[in-house]
Amino acid sequence: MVTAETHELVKKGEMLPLMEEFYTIQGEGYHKGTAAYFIRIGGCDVGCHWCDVKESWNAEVHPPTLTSQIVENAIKYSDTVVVTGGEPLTWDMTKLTNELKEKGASVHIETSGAYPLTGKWDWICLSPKKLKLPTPEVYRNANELKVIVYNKNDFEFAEEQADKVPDDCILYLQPEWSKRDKMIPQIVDYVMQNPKWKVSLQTHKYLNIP
Ligand SMILES: C[S@@+](CC[C@H](N)C(=O)[O-])C[C@H]1O[C@@H](n2cnc3c(N)ncnc32)[C@H](O)[C@@H]1O
Ligand SMILES: Nc1nc2[nH]cc(C(=O)O)c2c(=O)[nH]1
Ligand code: SF4
Ligand SMILES: [Mg+2]
Repeated sequence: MVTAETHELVKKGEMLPLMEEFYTIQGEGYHKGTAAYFIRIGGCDVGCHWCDVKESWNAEVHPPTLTSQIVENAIKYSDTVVVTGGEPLTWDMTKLTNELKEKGASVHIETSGAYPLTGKWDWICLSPKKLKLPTPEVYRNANELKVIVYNKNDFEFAEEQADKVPDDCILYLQPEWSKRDKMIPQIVDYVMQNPKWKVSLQTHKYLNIP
């Protein structure tokens, strides 16, 4: 049971339902290979059937944690911090990102973009989902677009999404993990035919790291 006071603090972004945090190597997208501290915030109602972190969905099982405490801890590990979830934009990211940036961190987000953009970000990785499309401001501010390819219809979805992001947004196709053997050859062919796209793999899963 969370008290009314805790609920208010979460609403203001002064507390956040923290699922886990870990220092690792960014496995995906533009910054792959870079050491980064990951903050995984619980809560997501998008419902991707292939989501690799379904344990994050129910915010109520993740303890509300003081945002300042999350920041103090994160900056001990790395000056690159990746905020992920769950869907981090479920919550008000203003305080978390302001404090991380005050302490000199470069702050990245992994988001479906399904909720309004809050917070100040050095890098926005937008991974749009058909079930709950991104809001206009997330499209407008995306630095990379990372479309998950589960089946061949996702190439068409990827092109529709690419039309909605800025011209300098970097475009990635990433195989859905369970379908990787089937989809990697199709992604490789597609990228060779359509070289505005790049391949992204979940390299942390090959490296056996978090
Ligand atoms: C778990 S999500 C959390 C952040 C946010 N909810 C989102 O979807 O962008 C982090 C990244 O993992 C990707 N992802 C999740 N499950 C995946 C899977 N089974 N295979 C490949 N990528 C996956 C998402 O598309 C997203 O880019
Ligand atoms: N190493 C590593 N890189 C990642 N890039 C995005 C991730 C995520 O779950 O948001 C992730 C993750 O879970 N681990
Ligand atoms: S939006 Fe992200 S966290 Fe939510 S179900 Fe989809 S992949 Fe999982
Ligand atoms: Mg992950």
